[in-house]
Amino acid sequence: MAELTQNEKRLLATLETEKRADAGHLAAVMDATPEAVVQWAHLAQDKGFATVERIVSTEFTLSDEGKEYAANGLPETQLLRNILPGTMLDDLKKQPSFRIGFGQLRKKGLIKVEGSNVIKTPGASTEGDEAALKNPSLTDPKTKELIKRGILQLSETVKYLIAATPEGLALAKKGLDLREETGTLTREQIISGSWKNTNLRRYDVTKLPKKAYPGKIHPYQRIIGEMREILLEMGFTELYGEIVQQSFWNFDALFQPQDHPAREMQDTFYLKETLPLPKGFENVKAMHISGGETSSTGWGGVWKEEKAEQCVLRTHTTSLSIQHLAQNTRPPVKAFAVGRVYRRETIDTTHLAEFEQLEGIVMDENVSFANLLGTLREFYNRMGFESVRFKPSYYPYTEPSLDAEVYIDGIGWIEMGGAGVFREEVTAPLGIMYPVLAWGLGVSRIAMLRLGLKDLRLLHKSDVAFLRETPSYRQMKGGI
Ligand SMILES: N[C@@H](Cc1ccccc1)C(=O)O
Repeated sequence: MAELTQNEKRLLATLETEKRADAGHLAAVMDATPEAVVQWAHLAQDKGFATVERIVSTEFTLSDEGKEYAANGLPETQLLRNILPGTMLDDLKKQPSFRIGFGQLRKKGLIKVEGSNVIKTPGASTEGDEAALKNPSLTDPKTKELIKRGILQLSETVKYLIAATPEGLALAKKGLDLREETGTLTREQIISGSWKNTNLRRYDVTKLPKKAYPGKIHPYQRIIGEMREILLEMGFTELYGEIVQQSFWNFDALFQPQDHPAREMQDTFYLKETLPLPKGFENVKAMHISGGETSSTGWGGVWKEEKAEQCVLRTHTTSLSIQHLAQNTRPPVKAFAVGRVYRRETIDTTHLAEFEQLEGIVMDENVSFANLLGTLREFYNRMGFESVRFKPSYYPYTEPSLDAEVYIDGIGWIEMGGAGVFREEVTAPLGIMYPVLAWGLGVSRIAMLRLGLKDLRLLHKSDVAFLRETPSYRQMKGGI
């Protein structure tokens, strides 16, 4: 038998004398609110000791307009009184009831207009409508019409009738312990033994405990961790690098012309600092001006060392890939980096001025464009995106270039990042003789899709509800 709480016991004891009663009345007797009484009654009902009846009664009231019509008749009734044989439309228009009444009479088919005369149809009467106004009924179409016209209003009142079941009454008759329950015993009560006379609150083992929110890894960090794990499993090594980069590595070494719009102040965060150019920068310079030793013609024009020396907050993690290649010109190279990048963006639900990229490169004797597509597909598949497709794109440092897209049910194809094979203009100045596959993917996109977020900013807010309700890694794998 389920335990009764103190309040449920009090309710049963009250019902023993009050019999079947309204929650409002019981509330007054028990010095409680009707809402609380209804709640206790429902709990007692679940345990089989009480019954709760919900009684909805409807009541019709007259609006201000309705009150006037109840006294003087509906506008159509008032107007109808004025229609006598030979009544002209123009006379009728002078009546105050004309505005509403005329339309109603026509709608009900009680009058006809013939030339400038208005004629009552035989037996025309509004008695039914007047009756509905005086004695409305829920099933009467005329009443419904008056409600629609705002003349009558319908209000509902809900009452709860509460009674004890025979089991509940039997329990109440046997006598219920109505003493205040004791939840905590004091030292004195224990020593003196007076605890024996207290009404100890029982444990309710059927009650769910308060939800606990244990500490866990931030959902965004968890997803980044998953990506890193996948790439490590695929045989990549991880790269790390500075956030502040020289323009030389962020742009020039990637064959991005010095007048490229992405290099402008409005797109990139520049710092006051400069750094001396690395050894061998002349090769990059020559490539920009004339194509160096290769068959390329370069970009032509001038190439300024001062521009290449300027420091920026890296605009992409490709600046790390290219430095890694410069230091590792022999195959094989298979590396990735996850890092924050910075661009002057207007912040909104899908754009931030600082965001994360997942960068990767593969350099080896025989790697091809097909390997690039295969690697990206494999990565997205392992991240849980089943459908992946590629479309041609453009980056100054790759040829061919592509953008990868994944398909999300209910959304469609979503662009996830860029990739390509590094151009000779990028690899030759570093002395690299083999193809380099490269990509830079959006990380927060993946997180947004995986977590079902509509606003990217949530990833960076300490929104406790979001953090609590987002399942942990273990919960995602089916644990608790
Ligand atoms: N750096 C590019 C992505 C990319 C990386 C490597 C090769 C091609 C494209 C971007 O930020 O969008």
